[in-house]
Amino acid sequence: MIKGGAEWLHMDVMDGHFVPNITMGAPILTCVHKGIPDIFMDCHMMVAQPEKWVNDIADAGGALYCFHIEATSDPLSLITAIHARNMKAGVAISPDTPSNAITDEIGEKADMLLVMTVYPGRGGQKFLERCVPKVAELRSRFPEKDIEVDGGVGPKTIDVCADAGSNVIVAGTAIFNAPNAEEVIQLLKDTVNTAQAKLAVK
Ligand SMILES: O=C(CO)[C@H](O)[C@H](O)COP(=O)(O)O
Repeated sequence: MIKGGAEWLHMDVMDGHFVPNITMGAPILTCVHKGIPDIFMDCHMMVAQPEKWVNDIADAGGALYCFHIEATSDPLSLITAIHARNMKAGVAISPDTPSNAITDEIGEKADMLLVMTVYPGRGGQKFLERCVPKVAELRSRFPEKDIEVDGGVGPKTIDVCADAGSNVIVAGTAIFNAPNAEEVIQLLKDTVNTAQAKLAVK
């Protein structure tokens, strides 16, 4: 994942809700944190009850706790709980969730907004371009927030994401399958940085 020039590590945390039979949680994060203590762990909580795991993820070294708005009835209290554990709070929307599910109050209180460009669960899916207008809509309401895109993002799809205003990019397949991963990472970073510079002068 790329945010400006800094390196983040996007960790998918799952309880079997979004993808049956796949679980991955705090014990794995703890191991990663031990191995690379300085990495910023952005934890994407693809779980049914995001309220349940805030303490576990904070104890495991999570730096950002991103929950799905579809999975909670009280996003504002959840953001308060995440901040109380000194983590940044992210709010994710799945492809079928409109961007106005993130109200002005929620968006202002969150640190990052995540627009999923695939259905949550698996890497290697096709990028859903119909989700991109949601990035632009959120960017117009929240000019200062981090806006992340996740799913099918790579050299062929980065332009529309960056032009819409996304500044945090999750890329799995595009990097892991590339003959030269560093080149792809650099291209993604350069595209985002160029688009952000253009948006800043508008
Ligand atoms: O959260 C995810 C799916 O839920 C993955 O992080 C995401 O899809 C990245 O993988 P790829 O770049 O291969 O699409």
